[in-house]
Order: sequence, then C-alpha cells, then structure tokens
Amino acid sequence: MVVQGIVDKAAIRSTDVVMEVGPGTGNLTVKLLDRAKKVVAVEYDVRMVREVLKRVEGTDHARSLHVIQGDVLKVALPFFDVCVANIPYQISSPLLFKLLAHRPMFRCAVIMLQEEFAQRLTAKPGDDLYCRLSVNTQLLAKVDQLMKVGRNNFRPPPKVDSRVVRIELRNPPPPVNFNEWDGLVRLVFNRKHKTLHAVLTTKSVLTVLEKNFKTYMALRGKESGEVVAGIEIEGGKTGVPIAGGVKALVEEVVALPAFEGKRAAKMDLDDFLALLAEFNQRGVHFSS
Ligand SMILES: C[S@@+](CC[C@H](N)C(=O)[O-])C[C@H]1O[C@@H](n2cnc3c(N)ncnc32)[C@H](O)[C@@H]1O
Repeated sequence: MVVQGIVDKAAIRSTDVVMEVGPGTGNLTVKLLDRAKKVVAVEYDVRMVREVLKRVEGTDHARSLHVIQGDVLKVALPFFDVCVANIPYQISSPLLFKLLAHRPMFRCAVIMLQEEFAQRLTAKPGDDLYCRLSVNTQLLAKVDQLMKVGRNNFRPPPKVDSRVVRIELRNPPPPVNFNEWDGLVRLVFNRKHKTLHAVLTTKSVLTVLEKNFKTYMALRGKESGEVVAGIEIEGGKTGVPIAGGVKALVEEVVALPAFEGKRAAKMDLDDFLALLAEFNQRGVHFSS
C-alpha cells in the first residue's frame, strides 16, 4: 500500500522519465515502470543492481529500465521529469539540496523522509521545528506533506515514523545569491531565539564579516579603479575609514524598525530577504 501510495502521489504520466533513487530489490521500480516511459534508477549497492535487473529480465520493462550504479550524491544526475526516492535517512539532507540545485528543473520529487525531517521542511515561523533547513527549502521549493507512513509498515520496524513529501522547485527561482542567503541564515539560526543584534555583533561573527567586507570592497575597487572607503586595497591604496567599521554597519541594519528586537525563530522568508538586501547594500556580505 505504501509503495502504491508513493506511485499514485507522484502522478506519473506515460511520457515521463522517472529517476528512482535506491531501487533496492525493485518493489517500487516495477510499479513506476508500469506508468512511466522510462525509469533511470540510481543504486549504490551492486547486489541490488543485479536484483532489480533480474526482476525485469525477459519482461517488457527490461527496455525501459536503465540502472546507474553509484552513490546518488556523487553521480551526475540524469535528465528526469519526476524523482522518486526511498533512501537511507542519513542522506536526506544532501540529496534534498542536490535536487534543489538540479537543472533543468523537474516537475516534482516524491521522497520518503523521517517524520521529523519532513516536518522541518514545512515548519513556519514560531514552530519549534522551524530552522535553517525550513527557510532554505522554502526559499527554493514548495513542499507538500503527502502521507504519514507509520513505523509498523516496515520489517523490522525502525524507531521513527516516516512521511512522504512532494517537492516542486520554485520557477522562476528566487533572485537571490544562495551562498549569501545561506551564510546569513546559518548565522541567525545558530541561536534562533536570540535577537539579530545579539547574534550578529559577536566578536567572531564580526571578524568574518569584516574579512568578507574587505574582500568585496577590494574586488569592487579593482574593478572600478576607485578607492573604497576604509579599505586597504592591495597595492597600497587606502580609503577613508568608515567610523566604527563593519560593526557600525551591522548595528545600523539590526536597528532598522523592521528588524529591531527580531529573532530568526519568528522571521519569515520576506524578512530574511529584506535583511540580506539591507546588508548587501551596505557592502556587508555573508559569503566570501
Ligand atoms: C530503503 S531501501 C529502498 C528499497 C526500495 N526503494 C523499496 O521501496 O522497496 C534504500 C536503497 O537505497 C540504496 N542506497 C543507499 N544509499 C544510496 C546512495 N547514496 N546512492 C544510491 N543508492 C543508495 C540502498 O542500497 C537500498 O537499495
């Protein structure tokens, strides 16, 4: 029933190429082959590769199944319309981010995840599980919770329940530099209940921001030939020091009415986008 549920929720069309991650012995694979034009399965374990190929041997499905033996995190993903994955939960996060960055865009991914991980993906500001994973995922994709799969559906039963989710990439993608975005949310979700001021004005954070600031200003100076405020550019040029340095810029941003007293735990995507824009406008960057 679980396998059939996953196949139904994936709404596969007869023209689709489906990428299945971790086919194992092929329980899901054969059902996908019933619906899709082609299934490309990525399987790490050579014994499982043999099993799944044996399962379709001599059937009509043999021609529509292609198996790539390898680690899904390392191989170049093939073209696909729909991804279906039932994979070990340790690789949920890296696989999710590989899919979120994958191009060309695919129609959807239907993935079985650990219940708590799935809840994190859709958590909203103020929820206990709201975290960096929530905002990063929601920035790049729309996630729907499809069905809960209790632990007793498995033999032997694992310690946790599972959940099937559907992921659709946002198209067009958001106009934001993801490294900058992730650099900022990583910092503020480190201590999500602290104010932005408390998190972003610690000595260690300011040291990193200062370093990034110098790198960006030096690049800008090199490109335009201008001497940028406060920065010693390689070759000996110096500019006028900004009073208070990067710390003053950070304090100026976190004191803006939109951000004063705010904490990551209660901020939504628009708040983070606006915050990042204010920093970047002042030359404060979160990726080097
Ligand atoms: C939980 S089983 C899924 C079995 C099958 N999909 C089913 O529903 O009956 C996970 C499968 O993922 C494969 N796998 C684990 N890590 C992988 C990786 N990094 N890349 C590709 N396959 C992987 C395992 O070898 C195993 O066959």
